[in-house]
Amino acid sequence: MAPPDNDVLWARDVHYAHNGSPALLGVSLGIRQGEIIAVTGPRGSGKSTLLGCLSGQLVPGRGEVWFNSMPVHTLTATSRERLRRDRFGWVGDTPQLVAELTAWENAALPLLLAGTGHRKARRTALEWLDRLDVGDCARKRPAALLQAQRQRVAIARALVHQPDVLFADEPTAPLHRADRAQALRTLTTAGRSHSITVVLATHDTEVSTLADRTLTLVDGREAGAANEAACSLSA
Ligand SMILES: Nc1ncnc2c1ncn2[C@@H]1O[C@H](COP(=O)(O)OP(=O)(O)OP(=O)(O)O)[C@@H](O)[C@H]1O
Repeated sequence: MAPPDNDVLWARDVHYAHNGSPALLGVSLGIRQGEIIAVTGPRGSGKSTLLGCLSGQLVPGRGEVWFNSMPVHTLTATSRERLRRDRFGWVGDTPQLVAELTAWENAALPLLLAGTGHRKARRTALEWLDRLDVGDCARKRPAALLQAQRQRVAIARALVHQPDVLFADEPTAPLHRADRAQALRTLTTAGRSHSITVVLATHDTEVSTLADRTLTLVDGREAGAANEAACSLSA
């Protein structure tokens, strides 16, 4: 079945098990271009696994994942890697920067890997570091930065090539409360101003107020669907 034309990401009946242990039990969703969607739910409810399946890091055991007209679930590992590098951005809960590179070099990596000239890559990376309030850290290496600054550099790196979709898995986890609000606002503002679709997995209740829509997972299913499954078991 092909996805609707107006969804940039579309998933149908996605199942995934980690080493035989089920983490997703039939999740379906459609996400429009430029939409900001928050994926919430208790610990272990499947948020990270869903982001993994949507971004092509994990291949669902059952179900389909489409990015525009591309069936992500049937792509080869190399094609999925290319898709992630060229069209998606990723921010995790710990900033994984290259220790030997400066902040701007880290932020510029997706552009340099895509063949953008050194000068243009540097200028664009510096613009993003400025937007994220870490412009003055541009020449420092990760070891000389605070954890919150490193996470901002990681966010800049995820946005620098203006991906179609930004996946953010607990992006505010390493930040203090004040930093969290600002990082979230920067992420969502960048998404809106550059028409980047944002899929944010989080426990942070503030995210729901910034997102267009919230998908709540419980035990690997969408919240409503989890209730229905429990009712049909007890009936
Ligand atoms: N690599 C793994 N190997 C085995 N089981 C895993 C693995 N990753 C996740 N799981 C299990 O799959 C289920 C869903 O985990 P997942 O990390 O997707 O949930 P989550 O909602 O993102 O949790 P959290 O809020 O703690 O990050 C959990 O039961 C978890 O223990």
